Amino acid sequence: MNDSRVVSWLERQGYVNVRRIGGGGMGTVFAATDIDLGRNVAIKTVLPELHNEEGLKRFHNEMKALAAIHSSYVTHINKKLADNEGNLGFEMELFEGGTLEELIRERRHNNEPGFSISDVVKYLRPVAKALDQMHSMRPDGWIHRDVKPANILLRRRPTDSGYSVLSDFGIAISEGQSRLTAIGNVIGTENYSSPESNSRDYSGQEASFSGDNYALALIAFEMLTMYHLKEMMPDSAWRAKRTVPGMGTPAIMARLDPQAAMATQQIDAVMERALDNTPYKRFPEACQFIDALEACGKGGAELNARSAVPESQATNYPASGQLPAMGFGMGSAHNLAGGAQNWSNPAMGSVPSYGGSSNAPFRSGINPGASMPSARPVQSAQLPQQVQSARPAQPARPAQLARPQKDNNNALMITATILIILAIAVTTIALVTS
Ligand SMILES: Nc1ncnc2c1ncn2[C@@H]1O[C@H](COP(=O)(O)OP(=O)(O)OP(=O)(O)O)[C@@H](O)[C@H]1O
Repeated sequence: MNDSRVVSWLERQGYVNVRRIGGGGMGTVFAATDIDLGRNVAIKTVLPELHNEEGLKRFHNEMKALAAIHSSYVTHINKKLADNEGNLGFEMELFEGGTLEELIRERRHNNEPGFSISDVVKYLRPVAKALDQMHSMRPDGWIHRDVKPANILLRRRPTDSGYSVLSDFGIAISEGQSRLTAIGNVIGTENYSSPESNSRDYSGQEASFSGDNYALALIAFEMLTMYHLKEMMPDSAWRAKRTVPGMGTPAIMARLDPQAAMATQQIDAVMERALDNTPYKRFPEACQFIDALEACGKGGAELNARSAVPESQATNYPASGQLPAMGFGMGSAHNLAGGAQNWSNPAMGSVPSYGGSSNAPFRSGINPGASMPSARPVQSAQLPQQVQSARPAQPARPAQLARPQKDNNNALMITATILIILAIAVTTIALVTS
């Protein structure tokens, strides 16, 4: 089915003004006008070379996911198109604002600073709502597995549901399904993959709600800083021990919007938690992350400090000398990782330049590694299996949480008992000697 064949097929279905607007690995997307209803729509058609079992599986999977999720924060299917010659497609609302990827690319191209916190929240909150809704569906939540800027579509004007929607559910999977089978060999996009997906134990069969939320946080980081986190570390670190450079790092600071530049420490605390290498330490819900980020923009330093890293987690660090990052601006001069990262690694040479004087991010003096915070490395291969697919609403609670209080009570009891015994002994001795 080449483009002109698809166009004439769509015209026979009653569409006019049919034009190609996008295409990915699986489908070609056309904009058209439905003359019966007098509205502009988008139509996704399956590519001819994907008219094989796998391609059709993805296409049907997307339709099934969209029908099941049915949220105002995701694209939805107006109708399915099919004929007995094997032509396939489905009609959706047309989003005329392009994709978030295009918006980010344009900003980089124009050498503009990063997005303000308010704009990040504006574009990402609807996506966060979509994720929370689909993750919490019962009996089985859906996992998107390919959250990235190219899959966030934008409206020209906001509706009640905001500016953006989450799209492209070709490899989405329901929790029940994930126990049975995986769809497609490549899961997601590497630039937006979670650390646990690099684990040796990760077969691609498992998928995690937390992985979707992690990808959302990566997008927020990219929007604020105009850097992709993957660009900021050698490949080996990306695959094993990811660290999040602080907003106060000079190279990043140079690109921050003024609103974000006023709240670097608060953003650091939020990002540290959202991008933690350990899934259960992240925000359990995507909207909680967006709320915490929004509070940074409103000067909610105290709120962020409290909500970003619970006290229990701030003290729950391995005895290897690593210190909790809370309380340190990530751009501070401390390298608490217990082993400096080699940030002059040749891999850093591949960091793309987006033009302008602030675009030489990793030369001496503005090397983020010089001010790397606690890396809190976690070998993803060591992550507990259940954590990888844990439901967001039920984050594992560190066992240490209740212990300090109990220990304090015990200590008080023992001290009181000793004092009473001492008092009795002194009284007895006094009585005997008198
Ligand atoms: N409803 C829509 N309105 C406007 N543009 C759309 C719409 N749906 C898709 N597009 C455009 O078409 C492109 C490809 O769509 P989509 O990502 O769904 O296809 P895909 O083949 O599954 O892609 P990929 O291989 O990247 O996963 C999008 O990036 C976007 O530019």
